[in-house]
Amino acid sequence: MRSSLLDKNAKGPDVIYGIAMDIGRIADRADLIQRHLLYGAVIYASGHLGKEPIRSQGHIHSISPSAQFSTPEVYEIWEGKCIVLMQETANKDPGRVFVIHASPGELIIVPPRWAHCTISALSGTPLVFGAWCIRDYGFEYEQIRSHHGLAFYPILNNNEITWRYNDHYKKTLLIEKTSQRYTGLGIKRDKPIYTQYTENQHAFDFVTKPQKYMDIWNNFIP
Ligand SMILES: O=P(O)(O)OC[C@H]1O[C@](O)(CO)[C@@H](O)[C@@H]1O
Repeated sequence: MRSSLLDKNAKGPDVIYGIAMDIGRIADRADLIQRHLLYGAVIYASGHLGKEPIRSQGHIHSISPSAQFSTPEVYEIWEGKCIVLMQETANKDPGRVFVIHASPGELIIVPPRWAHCTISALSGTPLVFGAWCIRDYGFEYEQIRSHHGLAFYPILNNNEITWRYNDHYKKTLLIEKTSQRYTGLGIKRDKPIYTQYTENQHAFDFVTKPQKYMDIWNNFIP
């Protein structure tokens, strides 16, 4: 964590986040395994990391052996306020950089190959979310750590987040927005993502077979 923080000596909670991986109905287990789909629940501590909010380190989803490609991830916010900072690459030129805000009931989709980190926007309230990802996931950290994090650092001030540019990257515009409804990926409105899977087991094929959706990933707007 420290190598991606603005202040490498920042103090914060001992446990920053916890993850219950591979949860779901027992009746769905065989299907989830055969389609390489994984559902997890994640909780982020309340508090802060020095001047920064509670957040993840930042990573890129590596090429999954089953998908033969980097894979996307679908978050559904349950409690707290979530911000995902995502950028097209972790190269010196990060490409487009977005900050996406979501509240309980809203979704955020991280497309394949993008570097991203998850931020809990409220210091007094834990962030809790569910997420679909591929079972044989893997994370790449090296490039992000070598740039001391992602292209911007979130700074917490009285529960307001401001953004500080990370000068290890080429200077880039930060695009800040609320999450979209992702109807282009067949996501239904106002229905929990696990229920969407139980009603249509193919609903998250775009997570496990991302190469079939390249027209969506190219020029994706989160
Ligand atoms: O390894 P990192 O970058 O700290 O990120 C871990 C986070 O990534 C996630 O998989 C979401 O991208 C969360 O489940 C977890 O909180």
